Amino acid sequence: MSVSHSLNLRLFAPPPTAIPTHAPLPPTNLLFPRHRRLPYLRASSSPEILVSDNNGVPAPLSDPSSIEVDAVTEAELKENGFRSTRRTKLVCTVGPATCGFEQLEALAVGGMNVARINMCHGTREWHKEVIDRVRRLNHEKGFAVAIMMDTEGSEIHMGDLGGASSVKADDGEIWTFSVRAFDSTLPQHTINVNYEGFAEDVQVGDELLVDGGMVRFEVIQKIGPDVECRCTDPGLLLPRANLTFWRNGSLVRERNAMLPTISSKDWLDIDFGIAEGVDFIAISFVKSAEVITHLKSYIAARSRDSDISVIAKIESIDSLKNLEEIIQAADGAMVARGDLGAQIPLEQVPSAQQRIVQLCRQLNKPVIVASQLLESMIEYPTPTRAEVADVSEAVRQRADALMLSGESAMGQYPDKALTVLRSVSLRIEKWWRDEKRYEAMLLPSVGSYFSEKISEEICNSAAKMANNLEVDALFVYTKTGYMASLLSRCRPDCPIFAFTTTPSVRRRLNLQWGLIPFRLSFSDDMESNLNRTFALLKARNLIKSGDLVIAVSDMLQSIQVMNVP
Ligand SMILES: Nc1ncnc2c1ncn2[C@@H]1O[C@H](COP(=O)(O)OP(=O)(O)OP(=O)(O)O)[C@@H](O)[C@H]1O
Ligand SMILES: CC(=O)C(=O)O
Ligand SMILES: [K+]
Ligand SMILES: [Mg+2]
Repeated sequence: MSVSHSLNLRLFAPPPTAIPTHAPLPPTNLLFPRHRRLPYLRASSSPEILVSDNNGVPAPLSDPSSIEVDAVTEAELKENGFRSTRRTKLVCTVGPATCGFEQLEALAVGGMNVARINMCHGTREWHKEVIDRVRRLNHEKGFAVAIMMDTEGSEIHMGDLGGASSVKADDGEIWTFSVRAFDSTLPQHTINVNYEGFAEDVQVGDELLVDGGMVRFEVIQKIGPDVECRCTDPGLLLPRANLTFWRNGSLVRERNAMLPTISSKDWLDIDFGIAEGVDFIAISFVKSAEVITHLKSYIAARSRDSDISVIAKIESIDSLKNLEEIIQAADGAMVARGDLGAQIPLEQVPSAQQRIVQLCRQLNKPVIVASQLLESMIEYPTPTRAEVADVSEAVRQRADALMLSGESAMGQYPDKALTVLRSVSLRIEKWWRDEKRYEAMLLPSVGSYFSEKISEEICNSAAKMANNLEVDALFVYTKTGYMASLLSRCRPDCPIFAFTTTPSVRRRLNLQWGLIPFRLSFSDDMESNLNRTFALLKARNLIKSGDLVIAVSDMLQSIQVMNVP
């Protein structure tokens, strides 16, 4: 059976009473009367349009009178007008410094779009409490903070330091790395290692790097399950820090390279994440696309709505080798620079970051730039100039999101670090818009179905029109979020108001560049959707008469340009 599509380009004249306060609309002879449809592109000979993901049946209007928007976004929209809202999204890792309800609320107020929990640390009970608090925050205070669960992965790491938050290793000190399980307290200068084959795999003379070189040791002796090492680069050891070992200047990848990407503990964590209904699951040390595909079908079989997005963490040599297939298979990616920098020379990390960010945009997948963005703010209230430059570069690359790790998990200034990310993002985005500095990026077609290709063309055109006409906002009505992501991919100059019927879609859209997600029940009748949206937004002072808006929808594939009546 063939599906018929045709597109309508509708130009709405402002109603006679409305006085446009914005840039003038096109000359009147280009305007078409309300309700008149202009056949714009016809994909088949069938007469009518409507590509609906709901079989043409209007969505149920559960609460027709309401519109849900983030309390902070609402305040920002009112304060600065919508052209200046922040486009870059912010992810905060939640740890001991930020797990309380008030602390989480402070992060949400500070602009946290996604809360990340790292299953390397803490117990499932601890993480469940964090999830419950974020839920309560969303419910009680109107936020739409999404939850991302990050798996531990099966790379080699140290144990938890017997409860200490950090331990100093000094130059020349002898430390023992052991696979033995120590029941009570750890003997002095002893580190537990999680990988059974560790003592067999390392050799005397190997270099042992903690967290990619934050601290270094040299292997001097192997005694049964114990490996004695001398500290050659002093520094702070953090609980469960990652370990890599190097021989003759290159990374040793022997048995650990055979470990599965998703360990048995990870599968249990994933079950926990599914049961808790997290919004994103980030997979550590992804090596190939298969693991992502496998996990996605696992989730689909277990979660009724299967609406958990899978984020591939790019942090290993293998993930760089198979980058395109991995990103293609995943719902998004993370440039996990911490471990990546332990696997490739540090000077190659910036170009890898740029490549991953660009590829994600081309393939229409959200991308997060993570690790050490503001590392010094774990201890100090102001960032270094170099850190600000690094954050600026990620914003300039137009990554979807920036992530705080230790800065928010265990640092002394989580709120200040978030403020720095927020203000740097706003400043660079504005500078970039004012100077029109962005280079045009060729966006290849990503859709597999004809209707998806139509959506792409609509979004590309709508974004271009929005820039050329300098409209105030793009509106997108989307049930699955797909159309919103296509608009976000174009990185238009104006913000994108994304209306969706489902709370979980709204939360997930919170990771994507430039999207302001609203939950709203709507029907397949665009005219009535628009009128209702205008009324609801005007009642909350979020838009005003005369604002110029371009609206697209994934039900009626059309582009409409209009002034708010
Ligand atoms: N739930 C937690 N409980 C205790 N400490 C935590 C928790 N989450 C994070 N941390 C602390 O914050 C630091 C930075 O967090 P982050 O999530 O970046 O982890 P990581 O151990 O560096 O590993 P990964 O490569 O998985 O990101 C950790 O090293 C740890 O000390
Ligand atoms: C975030 C993470 O896993 C890393 O940077 O290694
Ligand atoms: K992790
Ligand atoms: Mg990592």
